[in-house]
Amino acid sequence: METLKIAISLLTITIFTVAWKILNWLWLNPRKKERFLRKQGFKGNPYTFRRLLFGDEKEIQKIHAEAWSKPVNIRDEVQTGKRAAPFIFRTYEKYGKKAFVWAGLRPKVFIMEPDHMKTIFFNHSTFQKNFKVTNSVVQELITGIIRFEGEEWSKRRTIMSPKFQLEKLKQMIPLVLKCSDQVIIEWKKLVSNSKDGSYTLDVCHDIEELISGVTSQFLFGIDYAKDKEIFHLITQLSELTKQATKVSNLPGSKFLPTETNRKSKRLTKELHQRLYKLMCERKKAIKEGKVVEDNVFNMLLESEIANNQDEMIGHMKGFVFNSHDTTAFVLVWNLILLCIYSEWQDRAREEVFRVFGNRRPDYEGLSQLKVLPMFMNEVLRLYPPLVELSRFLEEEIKLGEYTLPADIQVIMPTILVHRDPEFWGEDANEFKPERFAEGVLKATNGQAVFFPFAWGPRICIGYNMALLQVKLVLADLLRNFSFEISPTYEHAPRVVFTQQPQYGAPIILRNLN
Ligand code: HEM
Repeated sequence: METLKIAISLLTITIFTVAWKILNWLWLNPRKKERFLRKQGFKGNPYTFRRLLFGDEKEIQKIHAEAWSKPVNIRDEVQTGKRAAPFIFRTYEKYGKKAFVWAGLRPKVFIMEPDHMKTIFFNHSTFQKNFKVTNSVVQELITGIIRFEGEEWSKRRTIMSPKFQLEKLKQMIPLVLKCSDQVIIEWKKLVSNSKDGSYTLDVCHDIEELISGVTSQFLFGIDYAKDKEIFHLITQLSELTKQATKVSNLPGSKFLPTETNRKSKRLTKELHQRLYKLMCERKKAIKEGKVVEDNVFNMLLESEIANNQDEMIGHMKGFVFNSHDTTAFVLVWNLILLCIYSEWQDRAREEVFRVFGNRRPDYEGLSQLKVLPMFMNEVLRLYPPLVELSRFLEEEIKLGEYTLPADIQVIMPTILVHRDPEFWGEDANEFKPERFAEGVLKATNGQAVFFPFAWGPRICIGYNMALLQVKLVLADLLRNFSFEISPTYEHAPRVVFTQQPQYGAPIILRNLN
């Protein structure tokens, strides 16, 4: 009898403890953080029963569906931003700069003061990337160095950085030109075979293939024309992220037997097998002194990272995921905007011919171009591929006048900061590349208000590589074609991880003689 009483008491205590923990996790903790933030003047949606577990997700999906159901006017740069990232803009319009949103159980606090953003970018041990990604598909793709923090990160970044320095990247130029050549030949053929000397093409696919060609060779030493499999597997995985539902954001959701999870597992398994096979072949070749190629994969294989196969695979997956869509769509946006702002197309082409004459673009010539870099910066300002950057706080910390509670996220909403009249002037929402005429430092007054590649020590490792590719390909294309936007084009930027034109980029191509 006595034993039974003890057992019942223990069971009751256990049930109460578990219930208390769940109540804390689901309700009391989020509410406590909310009170803490509101006391300091931050505003956002209340954490109510409706937001339990999923936070603002339901509202986000509704607002996105609404905004993404119709295109906006070409040249209406106010609406383009709002369409691309409607929830961020809606929150800002409703609550101002001191706002927060709910990412599940955690508040995400907007930080938009330049000095605070600088502090966040530089103090990366306190403001960690530490992606608390619960989305099961996304977890498979956000891998590699982006997942490391502190010393562990620094060790890896030191190993990788030399490969991405400009001096090394110069060697990439013939490769980029070779891939660009394939596109140019193909496009010339299409135009020549047309009746009226023009051809309308959605350029997205060819641009993506071009970037895949460069990336595959540069990262893996694989000729993309001969072996597309690794790339296709990663592309299919990132396509899956578009099908992610709010259930995919639940902790532990990866164990649910959903169609998306099953497909993601299958693709991941196949991808790992291929990368593993490649790793074994290369290791063997290196041992036998047969490998001389200089690519990122081989460089990692010769470092201590190679001792950990899973980590190696994670880095390579991460590199492709981080580099491919970002670079390809920046190139696509540049082409679209060269059509829309055709006066800039004329100026950029005139300069390309003045600098290169009849020769193909080269490194020395690229550094003399002034118009294209201005134009590219303006595209990155208004159409940044990543519209927000987030950091995670493990402990309560002070940030200027704020005290931020532990276990929250801060976000720096790139797309809002890049369009803020306080930093860019009254014409912040106009497409004006001339604001970058004297470089980024002058345009921003040295403030951390332009960060398409982030800032500080954890700035994108591949930003020189991306800019070089985009500049080189644009210069090469401008020498060969004129571009006009097709009447079928609908201006519809939206964010699916990166900012993309929802209905593609149909452009009328004409050969230049
Ligand atoms: C236009 C093209 C690109 C854009 C706009 C871009 C943007 C970014 C941004 C904003 C971050 C920081 C994310 C954060 O702080 O949360 C980042 C990180 C990173 N990017 Fe890029 N990226 C581009 C191209 C590339 C390329 C070409 C590569 C490599 C081949 C690359 C590899 C990486 C890696 C590995 C990181 C993580 C760095 C670290 O954590 O130390 N990216 N990128």
